[in-house]
Amino acid sequence: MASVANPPNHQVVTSSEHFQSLLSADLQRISLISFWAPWAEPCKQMNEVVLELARKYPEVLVLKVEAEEQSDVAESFDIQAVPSFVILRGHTLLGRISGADVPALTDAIATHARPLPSVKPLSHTNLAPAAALADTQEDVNKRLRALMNNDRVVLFMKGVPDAPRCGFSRRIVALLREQGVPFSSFDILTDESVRAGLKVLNNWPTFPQLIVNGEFVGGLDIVQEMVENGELKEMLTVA
Ligand SMILES: N[C@@H](CCC(=O)N[C@@H](CS)C(=O)NCC(=O)O)C(=O)O
Ligand code: FES
Repeated sequence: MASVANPPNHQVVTSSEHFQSLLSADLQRISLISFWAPWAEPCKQMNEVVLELARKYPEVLVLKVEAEEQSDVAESFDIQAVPSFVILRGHTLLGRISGADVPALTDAIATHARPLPSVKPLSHTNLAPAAALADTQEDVNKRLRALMNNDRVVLFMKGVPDAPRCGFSRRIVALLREQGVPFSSFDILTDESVRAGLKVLNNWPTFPQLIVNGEFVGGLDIVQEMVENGELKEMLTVA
């Protein structure tokens, strides 16, 4: 049978070090990680689809991970079943697709592989866009403040409490639950303007972000410390 060579952006991961070095080579690059197993029938079809996507989007790094052989990599993404797909920009999770869902996978790749819009030079005669932009920022901040005041304790995290999409978010959820703190949450991976806006508004570059009574409290390390020295309990009983 004639075989067509795999495109260079389509690679098989051989160890977790290999995986990390491929991802770290370009932190702006979009990658599609395909978790599969040789015994799973649906993976055969999806392997073909993945190969097609690699050909169609040469700028996307397509990494095939045999889930049981590379269990460290699979576990770090909490892969429970094959086929499963993860889309990243650098190390940042953009999306997950479980199962042999061809439309969901092709749509997700089409969305994320879209080239970033080029920045248009501002014409000096045209002041309207700048004003419109300022308005938008104001609107975003209004919306962010509303979200932060949605409940007494609000956690901005990656994923949802029952399915966190990052270890830091997973740990803060566990802490709050251990402490018996009721909270609402917002998945920042679903809304890029919230993700970017909160970093600016709260002057804090990462997630999770914990908000109490509308005020930014801290990320995981700070909250962990406040649990240990009793400040979190105090804050929640006083307020
Ligand atoms: N030491 C931090 C850990 C959190 C962290 O490093 N988060 C990173 C990786 S999940 C982050 O949110 N990066 C920015 C982003 O993904 O937008 C804390 O105490 O919360
Ligand atoms: S998503 Fe990579 S460390 Fe959180």
